[in-house]
Amino acid sequence: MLLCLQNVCAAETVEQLRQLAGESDYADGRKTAGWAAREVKRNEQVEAGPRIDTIRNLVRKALMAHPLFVSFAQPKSITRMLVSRYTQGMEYGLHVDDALMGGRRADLSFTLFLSEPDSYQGGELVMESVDGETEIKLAPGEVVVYPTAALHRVAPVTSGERIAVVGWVRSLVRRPDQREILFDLDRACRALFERDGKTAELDLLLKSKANLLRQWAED
Ligand SMILES: O=C(O)CCC(=O)C(=O)O
Ligand SMILES: [Fe+2]
Repeated sequence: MLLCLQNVCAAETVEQLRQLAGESDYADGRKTAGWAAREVKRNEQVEAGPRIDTIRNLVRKALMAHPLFVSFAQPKSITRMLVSRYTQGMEYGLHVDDALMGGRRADLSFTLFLSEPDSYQGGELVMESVDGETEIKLAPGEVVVYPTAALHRVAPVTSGERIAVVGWVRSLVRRPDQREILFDLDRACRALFERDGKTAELDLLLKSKANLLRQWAED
């Protein structure tokens, strides 16, 4: 299951992120890819330094303050974040992300789009599944969160420039099916609260959700 999130960053934050990314120095993205992904990775990434530290802090803060992200991902930590740039002719062919990053399990991957979608051609994030391909290209400040277990690629950019922040989340809940149950219950509880207020039935559902999280969370 993948989730697209709107309004993760306020317009001023998007502007600040774009400015920081624009002023940064970039290096060949192959440095951070595993041995197989390196074969198909053609992009550039921001080098270590104060700018990327600021970018990471801004994005971490925005994501952790987004109720839908927290409910969907049950994040324990954001294990890695990179800023990547694709200019004309660049792409990231089909690959799977590393299961462990810095010794921490990666459960979910995300992309925060920073470039206006019509300012570049191509550059869709393409998810592969048994049902076929899903193409994702979002507006600046929007985020897609998807299972790190999935094969995916970034389609070739044929003109313009695509800048994005990509990152990985270690979840408190390892199993995607369990995360999905918690996410569904959370959304149902919130909708019931909106409709009927804090009823006895809502309390029972909230109790079950909390007890399932207690069973499944690895803190
Ligand atoms: O830029 C994206 O949307 C995803 C990039 C990616 O797959 C990666 O960096 O591993
Ligand atoms: Fe990837």
